[in-house]
Amino acid sequence: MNPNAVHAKELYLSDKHNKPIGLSLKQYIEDERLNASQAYSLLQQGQFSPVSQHISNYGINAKPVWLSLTLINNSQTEQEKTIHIDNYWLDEVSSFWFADDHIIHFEHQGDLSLFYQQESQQPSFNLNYRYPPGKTTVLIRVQTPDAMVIPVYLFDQQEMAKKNAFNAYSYGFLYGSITALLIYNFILYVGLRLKSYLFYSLYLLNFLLLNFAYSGHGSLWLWPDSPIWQQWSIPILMVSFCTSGILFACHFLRLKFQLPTLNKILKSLCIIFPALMLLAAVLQDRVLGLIFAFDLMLLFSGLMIVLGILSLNFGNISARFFLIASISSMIGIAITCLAVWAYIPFNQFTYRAAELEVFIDVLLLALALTERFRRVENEKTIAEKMANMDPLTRLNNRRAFYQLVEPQFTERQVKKAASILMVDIDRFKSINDTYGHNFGDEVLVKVAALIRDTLRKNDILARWGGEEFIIFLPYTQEQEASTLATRLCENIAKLSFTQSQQKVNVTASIGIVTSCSAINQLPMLIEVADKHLYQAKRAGRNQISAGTSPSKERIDKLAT
Ligand SMILES: Nc1nc2c(ncn2[C@@H]2O[C@H](COP(=O)(O)OP(=O)(O)OP(=O)(O)O)[C@@H](O)[C@H]2O)c(=O)[nH]1
Repeated sequence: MNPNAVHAKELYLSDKHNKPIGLSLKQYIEDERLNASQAYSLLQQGQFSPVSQHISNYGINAKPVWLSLTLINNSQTEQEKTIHIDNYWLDEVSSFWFADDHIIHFEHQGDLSLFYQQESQQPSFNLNYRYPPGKTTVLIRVQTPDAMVIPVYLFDQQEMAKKNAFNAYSYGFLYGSITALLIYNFILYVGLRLKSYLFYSLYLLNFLLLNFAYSGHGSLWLWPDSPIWQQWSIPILMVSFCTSGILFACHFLRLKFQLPTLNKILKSLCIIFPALMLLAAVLQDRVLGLIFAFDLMLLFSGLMIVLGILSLNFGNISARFFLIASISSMIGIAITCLAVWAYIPFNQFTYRAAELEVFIDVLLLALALTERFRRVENEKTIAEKMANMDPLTRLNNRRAFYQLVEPQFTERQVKKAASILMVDIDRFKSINDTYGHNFGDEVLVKVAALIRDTLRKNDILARWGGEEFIIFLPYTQEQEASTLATRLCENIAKLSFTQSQQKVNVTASIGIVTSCSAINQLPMLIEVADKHLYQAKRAGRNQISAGTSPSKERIDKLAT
């Protein structure tokens, strides 16, 4: 059986054709420019060969190709159908309808024909025609140096409307969400001045523009009067998309610190490839430009995965999301390529997988940025906490004490009376000298914990320095403060330590002061509490000393 009989069969307009109709096409690769009549006689002479794929693919910089299609209208009336070519970047699409060996209609569309899209308001090639009863042969000439993939569908009005609605909704969703993300991240950059957000915004902008260019929406809405830019926009935007992606990766993964040599190489790539693209543009060699762009795109997809793995190995937690995001876009690009090359079924989902996966990649990168932001904030909070904390006892330090107490030390507070206790472990030097510094540390930690556990929720405790602690007791009269101090003295004395099988006990002395109209400033209170502590020490230690707001003379006396 002739294999050609399987392929290139005539199509009946009355049938439904949901899939690409490649197997019903015949093709002829043009060596010298042919006109429609010459191509038609070659078809009649059997010079056209059947297409063996659902979607024919001729690669980059292919010769122009003629496709033929025979359509049968076996009804008595005209039937309207649309030959839909689902590729938006073809330079020229010229179509000729033949009946009874005569041209009955023709159309020219493509990047080079200005305004063709404005008529249909669709960025695709839609060849509408009302087919008379009988047989019609359609010849389509396609020319482009870009990837010449030609997915051909035969739709009726309803199917075409369904396809257009799907495209309108899905592109609307894609462009809407990417634009929102772009604006949000750019605002974050303006507010935070973090370069990762700037490069991420640029990456999003380039993704958006590149998608506009190859989906045809750019020439429909943004640059309708610039066919030359439409032709160059795809390779140029591919390069700027990859370049901004590389710059984002360098900043986001902090390669400057982790992999400085690789960082330099990547930054050189961001100069070399745009320069090569400029050279191709100056030479007006679009094929060269496309080769540079596709090479960089391939390099970029692989590179992002390698960078993610390397950075993860260096312990960069943020690289997790980055790696998943890169793998996602790599899978998408692979699915689209396989679909376009007809290794897997070609449909809306496989053809637009790259778009979908790059969209997921973009969302994951946004997540990575927020996760990094949260981590930096946490680190900052921890650093701030550490700056206010005594590392040995984990109590507030002197700085934190002032920060916490000063705002509370208001007039009202003073009037209602607040007390301050200065606690100092007795003869701590000799404890250190006898049992060692480590044992001294253990004593400090245990005494600190005991004091903390004895206090109320709103009391403020801090390590004042060495073996000295300070306690701020809001709304506490001298009587209550003294009771607390006595209890503390007793409990500290009850603490028992063991060192070299020897039982060791420690005691503490406490100076107490309560605010009043004469002593109403925090430094004054601290000073008087200190004097009382001195008094307790002089009186024999392991005791408290309090005074009803000693006068200046008494303070001076205490000090002597
Ligand atoms: N183990 C340990 N010792 C400390 C620390 N900070 C200060 N010291 C020691 O605490 C001791 C304080 O000694 P002094 O100021 O002479 O006071 P004291 O021996 O307690 O005598 P009195 O206060 O008069 O009862 C010094 O020997 C310091 O080296 C610390 O964080 N850990």
